[in-house]
Amino acid sequence: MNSRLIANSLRSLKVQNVSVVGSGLMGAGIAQVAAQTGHNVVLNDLNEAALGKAQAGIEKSLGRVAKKMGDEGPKFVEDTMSRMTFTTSIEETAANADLVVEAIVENLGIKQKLFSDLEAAASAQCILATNTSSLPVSAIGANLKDTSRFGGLHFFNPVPMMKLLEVIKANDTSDEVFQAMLDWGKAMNKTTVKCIDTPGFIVNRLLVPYLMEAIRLVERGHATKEDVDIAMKLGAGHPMGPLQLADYVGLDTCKFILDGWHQEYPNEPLFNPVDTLNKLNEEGKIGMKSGEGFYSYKKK
Ligand SMILES: CCCCCCCCCCCCC[C@H](O)CC(=O)SCCNC(=O)CCNC(=O)[C@H](O)C(C)(C)COP(=O)(O)OP(=O)(O)OC[C@H]1O[C@@H](n2cnc3c(N)ncnc32)[C@H](O)[C@@H]1OP(=O)(O)O
Ligand SMILES: NC(=O)c1ccc[n+]([C@@H]2O[C@H](COP(=O)([O-])OP(=O)(O)OC[C@H]3O[C@@H](n4cnc5c(N)ncnc54)[C@H](O)[C@@H]3O)[C@@H](O)[C@H]2O)c1
Repeated sequence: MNSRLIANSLRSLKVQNVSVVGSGLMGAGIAQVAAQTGHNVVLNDLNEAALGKAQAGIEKSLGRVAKKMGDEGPKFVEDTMSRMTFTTSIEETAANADLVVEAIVENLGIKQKLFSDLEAAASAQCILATNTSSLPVSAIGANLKDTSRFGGLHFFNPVPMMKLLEVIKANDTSDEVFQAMLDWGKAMNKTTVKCIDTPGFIVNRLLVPYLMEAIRLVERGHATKEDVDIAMKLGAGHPMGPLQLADYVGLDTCKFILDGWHQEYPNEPLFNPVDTLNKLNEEGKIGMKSGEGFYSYKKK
C-alpha cells in the first residue's frame, strides 16, 4: 500500500478537535461557531494582540447569541469559552487537530507556506482546509505531500449569522475527506452546498460582478453611494447595500481579491483596478474594522 492509501485507511472521519489559523473577521467567527457546536477549538494568530482582539470579539458575539437564550445564556457562554484555547504556536495548533481551517490573509504564497508548516506538524489523518474567497483551492494546497486531505471550506461573514457553507472539492480531495467536510458543515449547523474548484465558487462568482458594477455606477457619478445602497436594500431585499457590504467584508480583502483576479484575467475589464478602492486602502480606510471605509463607523 502506498503512503497516501495508508493515510486514508487510517483517517478518522469524525471531526472533534478543530484548529483555526487566522483570528480576524472570519477565523474568529469560525472558531466561535465550532466551539458553540461542541468542538474543542484552538485559535491561532501571529501575535497576542490579534488573539486578544479576537477573544473580545467572540465574547461580544456570544453575548448577542446568549441574550436570546434566557437563563441558559450565561452557562452557554461559559461552556463555549471553556472549549477554546488561543495560541501563536503552529505546533500547538496542529498537534491534536482532526481538522485545521485556514483563514489568514488572501495571499497565495503566504497560504502555501502555512500549509507546508501545518502538514509538518499535524497527524497524517488531519484534514486541512482553506477559507479562501478567491484563490484556486488546489493551488493553495499544491505543495502538500498528501493533497488528498485538502479542500475548501468557504464560510460567510458574519459566520455566526450566515447559514451557508460552500464545500469545495479540489483536484485531489479524496471522497472521504470531502464527505467529512460536508458532515462537519452540518455539525456546525450550516447548510452546505458543493462546488468544484472554480473561480469564485458559487456565491462570489455572482457577487463580485455585482459589487464591481455598484462601485463603477458611483464612480461614473450616476448615483450616490447612499442611493445605490438604499436601492439594493429596498428594491432587491438585500440586508445591506453593496458599498455597505464591501465595508463589512473589509476593503483590504476586497482589494486582495480584485488585484488577484486582475492579475489572473488581465483581459477581463470587469476586474480592472478601481480608483476609489485603491485610494481608500492607501488611506488605511479599510471598512468597518478600521472605523472608516466608504462610510464612517466612528462613534461621535
Ligand atoms: C464596492 C467595492 C467593490 C470591491 C471589489 C469587489 C471585491 C470582491 C468582494 C467579495 C467579497 C467576498 C467575501 C466572502 O468571500 C464572501 C462573503 O462573506 S460575502 C458577505 C456575506 N454577508 C452578507 O451578505 C451579510 C449581509 N448582512 C446581514 O445579513 C445583516 O446585515 C447582518 C450582518 C446579520 C446584521 O443584521 P442587521 O439587522 O443589519 O443588524 P443588527 O446588528 O440589528 O443584527 C441583527 C441580528 O443579528 C445578530 N447579529 C449580528 N451580527 C452578529 C454576530 N456577529 N454575532 C452574533 N449575532 C449577531 C444581532 O444580535 C441581531 O439579533 P436580534 O437582536 O435581531 O435577535
Ligand atoms: N472578510 C470576509 O467577508 C470573508 C468572507 C469569506 C472568506 N474570507 C477569506 O477569509 C480569509 C481571512 O479573511 P478575514 O476577512 O478574516 O481577514 P482579516 O484581515 O480580518 O484576518 C486575517 C488574520 O490572519 C492573521 N494572519 C495573517 N497571516 C497569518 C499567519 N501566517 N499565521 C497566522 N495568522 C495570520 C492576521 O494577523 C489577521 O488577524 C481570507 O482568505 C478571505 O478571503 C473573507
